[in-house]
Amino acid sequence: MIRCEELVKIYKTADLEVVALQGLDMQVEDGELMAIIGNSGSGKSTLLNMLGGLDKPSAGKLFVDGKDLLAFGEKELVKYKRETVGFVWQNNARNLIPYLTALENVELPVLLKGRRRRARAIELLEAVGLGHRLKNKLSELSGGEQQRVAIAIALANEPKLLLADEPTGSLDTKTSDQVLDLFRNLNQSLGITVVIVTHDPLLARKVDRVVQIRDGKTSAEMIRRESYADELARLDAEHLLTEQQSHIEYAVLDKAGRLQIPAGYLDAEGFKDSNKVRVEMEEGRIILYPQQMTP
Ligand SMILES: Nc1ncnc2c1ncn2[C@@H]1O[C@H](COP(=O)(O)OP(=O)(O)OP(=O)(O)O)[C@@H](O)[C@H]1O
Repeated sequence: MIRCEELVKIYKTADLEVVALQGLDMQVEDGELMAIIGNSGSGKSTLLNMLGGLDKPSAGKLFVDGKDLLAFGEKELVKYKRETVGFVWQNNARNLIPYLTALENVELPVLLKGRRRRARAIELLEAVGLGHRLKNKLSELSGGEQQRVAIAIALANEPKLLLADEPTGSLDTKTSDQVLDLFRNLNQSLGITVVIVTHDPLLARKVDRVVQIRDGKTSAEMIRRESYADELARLDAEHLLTEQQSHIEYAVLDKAGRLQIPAGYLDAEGFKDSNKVRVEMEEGRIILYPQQMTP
């Protein structure tokens, strides 16, 4: 569904250039439900904006659903945003109008006329589990319910790719769990590919693959040992495995052979104040030694 190669994004302001993405590689399969994590400023939202066609990369390759986003003209971009992607943001204010009902909020962007529009809006709200809240004003709904309305709107044009930027950022743990369950259900029932940007380690723990971004590049991938659905089938919800047990962490090796060492490892004695390591191959492993250990 998504293929980014050596993706670069440079923001230019009057006197400053910020390299937000520094040659990022990432691949997402059709029908995947995955998360992107990373520190503040690492480039997560920038990447999401590129994927959603809200902004153009400065260089590199970006294909979504077989389409080359760098080659798009204005018209193709509008069509792409309308037909291929749906967006959900952390902040409901960006999606929703508080004094309208849930139904009216969903009806607004549905690109149909008359009765069919109402029927489709009801169908969408039922799909996100809000069939019983159609007539409530947005201001009468809980944070989680408002987020469901936003998700219903994002689904209105039957996108193939759903992009969510911190969708649970303003919700408590229980409610964010329910929102994630909804993403999972939609992912399974509609086959829609879902990419979630999050700070929330609990949420990341529940998807099958997590890509970590550091300084505008993918630095690591955490891949589940078994799918979350299988794990749920096997375990009580209270006995979830810890993140370390549930996922295996991989550092990402780019095409030029570069690797980002997890930050915590670099604090170790011998690596801390040095910018060199000795690299050796031993019995099929590549081992890094601190510089002082060089004979
Ligand atoms: N429109 C812009 N103009 C200039 N610089 C920008 C712009 N948008 C983002 N940046 C810079 O690009 C870098 C990456 O920002 P981005 O918002 O993608 O990070 P993030 O990982 O989403 O952070 P957060 O988790 O805090 O939202 C940051 O240094 C940021 O200041």
